[in-house]
Amino acid sequence: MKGRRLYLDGVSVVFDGFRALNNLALVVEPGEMRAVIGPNGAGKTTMMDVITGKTRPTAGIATFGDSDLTRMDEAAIANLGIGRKFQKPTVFDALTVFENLELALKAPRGPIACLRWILSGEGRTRVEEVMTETGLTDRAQDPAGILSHGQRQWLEIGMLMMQDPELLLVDEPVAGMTDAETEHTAALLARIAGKHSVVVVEHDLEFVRALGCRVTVLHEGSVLSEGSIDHVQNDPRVVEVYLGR
Ligand SMILES: Nc1ncnc2c1ncn2[C@@H]1O[C@H](COP(=O)(O)OP(=O)(O)OP(=O)(O)O)[C@@H](O)[C@H]1O
Repeated sequence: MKGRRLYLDGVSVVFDGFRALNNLALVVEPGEMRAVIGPNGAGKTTMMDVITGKTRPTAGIATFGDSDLTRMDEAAIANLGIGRKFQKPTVFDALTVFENLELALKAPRGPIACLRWILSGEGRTRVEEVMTETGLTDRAQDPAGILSHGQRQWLEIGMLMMQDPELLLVDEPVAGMTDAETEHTAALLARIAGKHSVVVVEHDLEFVRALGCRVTVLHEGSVLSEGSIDHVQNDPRVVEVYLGR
């Protein structure tokens, strides 16, 4: 697939002498899904913060295609096509599912193009597509405030998809979900990958297994192990610092 590669190399972030990231390397190919796991404090959030421009690395390279992420602010990186979903949903409770998605829509620039686009119904079509992809079609006219925890998370993923980012960063999407919701989320993210690159930070290893993707294990700000879920789960270093505890 055509598209841009996310490339981090030698990335370090030092806070008051503490190394939150230490010579971190990560490459995510266009359309790839990658799970990132690791114990608390391993640097997962800091890594996402570097990719989205929230935190500047102290050293190292972070690029998306030809763009140098270390020289761009958060808004410029979002415009580049990198979207992030935080753990806590930020949907509007009083608005319906449809309206929330409509609000998140990335309309074409310029008043004429925008008007033509609204009149052509392209926006509505896109909202309907995303509702189908996230499994929220039946809830279209319900206020977001009455959705289940899982449905709210899918709505938020849907709102991110309305922006059509090339790379989606998803932080602990299944925390607090039921088993059925967790399965639905794995299937949803697997559908999104391919068309988009996806980086998922998650603690739930059964969920990571269901994603069926390459896994990166972080520890003390560096990559401890990388490969299939079976590979990392059987890596003695991973067992020692993470799984064995
Ligand atoms: N702004 C900051 N100032 C100082 N230290 C920080 C800052 N942000 C993070 N840290 C420290 O850096 C380390 C890495 O934190 P980070 O949040 O990236 O880990 P994590 O892998 O996301 O952990 P968790 O699974 O608990 O979310 C932690 O020890 C944290 O206390």
